[in-house]
Amino acid sequence: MKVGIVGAGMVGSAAGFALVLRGAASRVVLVDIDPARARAEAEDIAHAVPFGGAVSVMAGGYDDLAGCRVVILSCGVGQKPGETRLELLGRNAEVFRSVVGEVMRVCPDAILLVASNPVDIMGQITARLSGLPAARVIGSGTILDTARFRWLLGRQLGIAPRSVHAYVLGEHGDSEVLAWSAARAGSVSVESFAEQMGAPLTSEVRERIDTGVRRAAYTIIEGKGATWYGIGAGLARIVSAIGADEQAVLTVSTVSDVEGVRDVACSVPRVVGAEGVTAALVPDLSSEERDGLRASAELLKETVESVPL
Ligand SMILES: NC(=O)C1=CN([C@@H]2O[C@H](COP(=O)(O)OP(=O)(O)OC[C@H]3O[C@@H](n4cnc5c(N)ncnc54)[C@H](O)[C@@H]3O)[C@@H](O)[C@H]2O)C=CC1
Ligand SMILES: CC(=O)C(=O)O
Repeated sequence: MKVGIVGAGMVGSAAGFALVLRGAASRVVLVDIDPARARAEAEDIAHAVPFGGAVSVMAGGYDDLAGCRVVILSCGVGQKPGETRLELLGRNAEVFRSVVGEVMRVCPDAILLVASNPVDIMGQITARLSGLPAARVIGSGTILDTARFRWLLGRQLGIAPRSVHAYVLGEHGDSEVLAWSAARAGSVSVESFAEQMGAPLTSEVRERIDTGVRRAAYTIIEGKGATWYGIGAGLARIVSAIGADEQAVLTVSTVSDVEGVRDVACSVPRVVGAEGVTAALVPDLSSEERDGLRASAELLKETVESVPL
């Protein structure tokens, strides 16, 4: 499967690297407004090929994206220390106004996988600019926040994060909702498992995990300027689900109705396969979590409506 990446910065190149290690693509093409950067990243990533899958990696222009099944959009700017994701909107919307048309010109049949922040709104803008059906414009949404939640829960409970089934819903951003009431360790609720292990999930523990998930980007950006490994792996996971037509359940963002809010892009667990996103599953939530999800969806809806095309 041929995969394009527009924006060969930290996130785009980490995604390319993860695609190579997973063997999730047969060809990867990196495009950037700075072609020297794209060439350098492509060459560096290509040097991992002997240790990964049989993937051809190259830099190119938009015309080289022809035939891509998936195009990752990771172009634009990232947060500076202390900046919120929503504050990037004006600058990244401007970038997408020029990029999406170029991508659609050469690969109108591709699935567009949006990573640039604020990712939910950028996804909805991409859907509008491309005219593609909602199923084929996927924002990485809370796939990263969900990974952070599973990792922190796994560490707290002493089990592998892969055996933790827990989701972060709503905005990939400050209003996101950790769905504690639906979180499972194997087949058992995390509360029950923690009690069985003699280390109950006290309000202090929950608070620490909530902060660890919600503030992760801020603390990492404070320390090293940006985040890229987690999202790179998450993007490659979504591409794998598309390439293998997995029907995998992943927290990604597409335009749909969520908690009574019409046509809003935000994350709930969704089914991802070769056709993109084909269904959504809203977990059983407490009334507080449900209210939080609705508030998050309303915030995104209000924000996206303020963006001129
Ligand atoms: N969805 C998620 O979970 C995450 C999203 N992000 C977001 O991903 C985006 C990229 O972050 P980084 O890679 O760290 O930034 P970066 O600055 O390292 O890379 C951005 C790249 O986009 C390129 N670019 C800018 N304008 C362009 C245009 N018009 N056409 C083509 N390329 C263009 C730049 O030359 C640069 O190479 C940011 O918006 C960031 O906030 C970052 C981490 C996680
Ligand atoms: C930067 C960002 O969105 C994250 O690491 O969550």
